[in-house]
Amino acid sequence: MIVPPLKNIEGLVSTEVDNDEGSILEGFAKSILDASLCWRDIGWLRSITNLPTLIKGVLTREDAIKATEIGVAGIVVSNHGARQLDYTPATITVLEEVVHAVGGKVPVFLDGGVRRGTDVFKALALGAQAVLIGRPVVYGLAAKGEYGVRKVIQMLKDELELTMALSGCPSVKDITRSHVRTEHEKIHSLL
Ligand SMILES: Cc1cc2nc3c(=O)[nH]c(=O)nc-3n(C[C@H](O)[C@H](O)[C@H](O)COP(=O)(O)O)c2cc1C
Repeated sequence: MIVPPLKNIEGLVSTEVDNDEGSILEGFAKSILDASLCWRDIGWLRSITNLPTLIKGVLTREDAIKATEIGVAGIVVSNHGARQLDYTPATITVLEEVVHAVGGKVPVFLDGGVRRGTDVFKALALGAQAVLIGRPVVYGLAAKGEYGVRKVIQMLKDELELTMALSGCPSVKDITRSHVRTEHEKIHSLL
């Protein structure tokens, strides 16, 4: 079997196949992921802390409803950076479905693919309370340390403010659903 080289784990985990039970990488994944985790465990987690419990990785209406019923303090619409499963939907495309399902009971956040201030604007317009950022700050850190991280955050802030100004929104509260049009709406308008 030819295993494609995986640059992001090069030197850390071998992808070589050493026996009939699969690759070393598969064994590593099994060792760090607990397949027995289930919705009940969120109740246990809530019972051992007074901190608010957010659930991350929600991509569907059904999971959003379940999470709200279980009593989480907030939901993060996330596909974990789409680094594991290529065909997960882009988070921005399912955000509104989750926001509608939650119906304002708890705040909804979004991460995944936020690269520009316009991305932040779109997420807020579609109902996110805030966005979370992964790789851009890591890239900033790798390039220029603390300064690089500050620069990335400042760039996103400046771009968001410019987008707000160009859209006639003096404050974040003024960003509404009518400020954006989704691909679905664009296609619909052509029919
Ligand atoms: C190197 C790396 C490791 C990550 N590890 C985890 C993880 O262990 N658990 C998790 O829920 N998400 C993990 N993520 C996903 C991030 O928490 C976050 O959801 C994602 O990076 C956001 O997307 P963005 O990088 O496009 O901003 C990881 C992301 C990166 C880049």
